[in-house]
Amino acid sequence: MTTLTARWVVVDIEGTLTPTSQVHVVLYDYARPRLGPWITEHPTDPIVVDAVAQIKTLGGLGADAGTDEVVAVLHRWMAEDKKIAPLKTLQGLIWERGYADGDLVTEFFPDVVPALRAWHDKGVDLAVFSSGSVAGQVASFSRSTDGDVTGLFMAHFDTVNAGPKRAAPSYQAIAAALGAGEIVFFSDVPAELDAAAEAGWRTVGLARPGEPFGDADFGPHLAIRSFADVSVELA
Ligand SMILES: CSCCC(=O)C(=O)COP(=O)(O)O
Ligand SMILES: [Mg+2]
Repeated sequence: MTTLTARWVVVDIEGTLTPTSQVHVVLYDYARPRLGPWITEHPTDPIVVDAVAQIKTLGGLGADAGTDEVVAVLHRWMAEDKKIAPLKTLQGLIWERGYADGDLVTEFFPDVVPALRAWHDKGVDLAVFSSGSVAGQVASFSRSTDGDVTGLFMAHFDTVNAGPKRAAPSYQAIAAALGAGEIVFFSDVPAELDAAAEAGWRTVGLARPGEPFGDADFGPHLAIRSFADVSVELA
């Protein structure tokens, strides 16, 4: 067991807190058939209108493109697992409704919530940095196999309010928002850990067996197989 000291623990979601299949199968399958209807049913919602305009620009569509063409772009991005902000925004709105309606339940790895609770109880503050939108993050923590865990987290960051996950300035922006103190970042993606380390953060890689990055080379980053392999004490 490795012991770290920190003021903040910041966690990634997919592959770190939840199996990748929770996002790529459960959540993506839920969102896919609902994207078109959501756009059609929310023609005046400024968040949807803005997202659709961005999708048309980024997807190379004309301003007069129809919903079917927009949805085709979204399906292509999902097939390629592109973490593009307007796609994540629409997915987040659909998942928010899905959790509220009782259709969705988040399945965390079994080591996650006990470890986060233990660190939280020691006074370490917890935050999230995920490509999933803040709305989607909060909704997914509200209904899980471990109950409602939203109260564990003090702050949420995504690619809209922080920036891309593989770029050091995003981590500098989060550090500025969180204030002073040592930060440890947990992620399964080495390129994300590289960016966080460049911003001066301590980094921990999740090499979870059976996950896409289970056999990855984590280089200079501390690598663990489960949250049970590490303890975090308040700095
Ligand atoms: C309900 S949040 C879903 C997470 C998500 O959409 C996603 O793309 C996960 O990306 P991460 O940066 O957490 O690996
Ligand atoms: Mg991840």
